[in-house]
Amino acid sequence: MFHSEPQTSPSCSAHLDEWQRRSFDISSGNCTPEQMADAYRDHILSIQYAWASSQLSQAGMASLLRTYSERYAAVLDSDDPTTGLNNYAEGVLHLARSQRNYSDKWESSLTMESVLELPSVQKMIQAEKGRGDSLVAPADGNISVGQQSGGISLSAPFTEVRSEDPLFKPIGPPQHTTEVNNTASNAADVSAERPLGSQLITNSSTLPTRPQSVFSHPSSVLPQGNSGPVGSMQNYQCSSIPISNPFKRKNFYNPHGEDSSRGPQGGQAATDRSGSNFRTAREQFIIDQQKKHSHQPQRGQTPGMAATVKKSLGANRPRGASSKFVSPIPRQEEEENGASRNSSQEPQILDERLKNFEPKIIELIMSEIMDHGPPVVWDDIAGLEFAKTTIKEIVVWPMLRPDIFTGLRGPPKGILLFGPPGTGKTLIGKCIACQSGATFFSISASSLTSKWVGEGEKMVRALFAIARCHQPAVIFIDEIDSLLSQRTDGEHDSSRRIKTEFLVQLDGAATAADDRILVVGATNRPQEIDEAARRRLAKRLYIPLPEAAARQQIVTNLMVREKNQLREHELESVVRATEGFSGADMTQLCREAALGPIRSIRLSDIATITTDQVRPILYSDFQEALKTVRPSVSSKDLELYEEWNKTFGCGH
Ligand SMILES: Nc1ncnc2c1ncn2[C@@H]1O[C@H](COP(=O)(O)OP(=O)(O)OP(=O)(O)O)[C@@H](O)[C@H]1O
Ligand SMILES: [Mg+2]
Repeated sequence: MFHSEPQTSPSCSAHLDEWQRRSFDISSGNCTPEQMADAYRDHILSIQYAWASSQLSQAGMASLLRTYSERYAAVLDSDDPTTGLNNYAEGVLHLARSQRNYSDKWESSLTMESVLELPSVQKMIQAEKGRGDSLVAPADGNISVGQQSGGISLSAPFTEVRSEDPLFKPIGPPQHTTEVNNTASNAADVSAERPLGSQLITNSSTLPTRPQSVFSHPSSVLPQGNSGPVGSMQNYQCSSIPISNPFKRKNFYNPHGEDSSRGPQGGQAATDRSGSNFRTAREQFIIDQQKKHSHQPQRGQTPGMAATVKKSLGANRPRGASSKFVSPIPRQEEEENGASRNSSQEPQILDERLKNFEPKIIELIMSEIMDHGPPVVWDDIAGLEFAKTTIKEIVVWPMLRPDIFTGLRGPPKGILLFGPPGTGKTLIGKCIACQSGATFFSISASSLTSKWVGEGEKMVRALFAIARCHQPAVIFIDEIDSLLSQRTDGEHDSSRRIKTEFLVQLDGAATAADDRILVVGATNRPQEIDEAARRRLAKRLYIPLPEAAARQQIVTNLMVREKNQLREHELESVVRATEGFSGADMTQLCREAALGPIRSIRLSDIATITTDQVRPILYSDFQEALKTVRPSVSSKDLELYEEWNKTFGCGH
């Protein structure tokens, strides 16, 4: 048989003998998994020993170790009981099964007959017969009597049955022993006042009665509101002694002689047990069923249970299907109370003036048109003093003092910002959005057009209707030329209708004189705008290329945020060199110059260099940048704008 002692022999031959013997034993197939594991472990030790004493080379040791470690692991990991050791669970289950068998045996030995045959029980029965009376166990006796089978089973350790006590008197006030002797009608009288859990006891009164034994359990002296584990009381309830009376049981718990029908809490109904951990068997049963079938809170709970649920985590408001659903989205009533006017679309949809519009269209306009961009202040816009002053006059002040700007002083219904590209028209629009305090609708022509016939006009109508509901309002239409270009014979019918609808809405029969809706259009192709639209956009402001001062301001504004060493005269020379540049071109020039210091960094340092080590922007960077950045507006184009401005513009 296999023998697996650790290798201790210093002799090489003895060591090899041992090794061979173990190998033979393992391969013989007679070993248990435990023996195999031991053998492999010894092998591994031996290999290490051989290597440590220079009997094995490093490579040989590594190869052998790998082989035997794998085999050892295989034995440990295998859950086959004949070849491996990874079957502890089996062993545990086996143990558990054995345990259950013992337990079954213990329970089955306690039958009704065996208990009745006990001398003490016999003595008590005789005594009862002699008195012609019967003693009744308190309902909480730790016994359940199997009525059907005629057997008694004890659900608590047998030692708790005080069989040696000849009287078997229940622990408690003496009056209880006389009161518990009730008739069936007495039991029925009080059943109406019983807690739910006593139903089992009531029902059991229909079962045949049998001689009663009086058993008491220490638990019966516990106050009802004891803080024991939930459901522990239930385990002690007698479920089938027919004449046990919970009403009397309450009395039994009430040493002060209070009216038991009012419950142990003194004056509370039996079902009102808030503040007590006690649950009737029925309540416990319902809870168990809930746990079994779902994790949802219980519907139709008894008040007592509701009190329990109320204490549970996160149950500050009623839950479950019977409770009112609380939507995470703010409710309509709350919004109508003025909770959130701007962010919600509910009030607008409810507005009488919007009732003819499809909610889908309203939703589209509300979600896509309202603009909340980054804040822009007037000082961010360099130059353009005349345009800024005029816009403040037309937009901001009338919004602030609508009472002064009435009649002839009333603001125009539309403004047109026109000029070369990149001069700040859109920037002005953003500034109006931030500074005017009006509801700002920023739309593109494409959002008002639709492939569906009639849909585009509806969109335009809905836009103005919503703006009317949100007065004062500014409707900013960038690249307005694409929406209001001159109507030609060859154009598509739908775009023509959209245009017409727009003109009607802007200044038509449907528009009230006191509507505070301002349309701000921006375009770099003013000459393409329809003449009817041009008239309605009464204030046409030329947004020219920035002058020298404005260009300097743009560079200064941008450079102030960067590390730079641009001197005053260098800045002036940059400004001189950028004649004809638009605001966008100036921005592009500064971006290009700002890349100069980065370009001077060696490629190998780019990954490790810190921001402090990057050199400041120099004039030379601007000079380099000026080689690549060119003005985007040609002088020919500029002439056209100035011509149009002279003809239709409202500037100087
Ligand atoms: N007057 C200005 N002051 C400061 N920055 C300006 C100015 N004009 C233009 N810019 C810069 O140029 C960028 C582009 O400007 P914007 O979009 O307003 O031009 P635009 O006039 O609307 O051009 P387009 O006609 O092509 O739409 C702005 O984001 C801003 O950085
Ligand atoms: Mg623009």
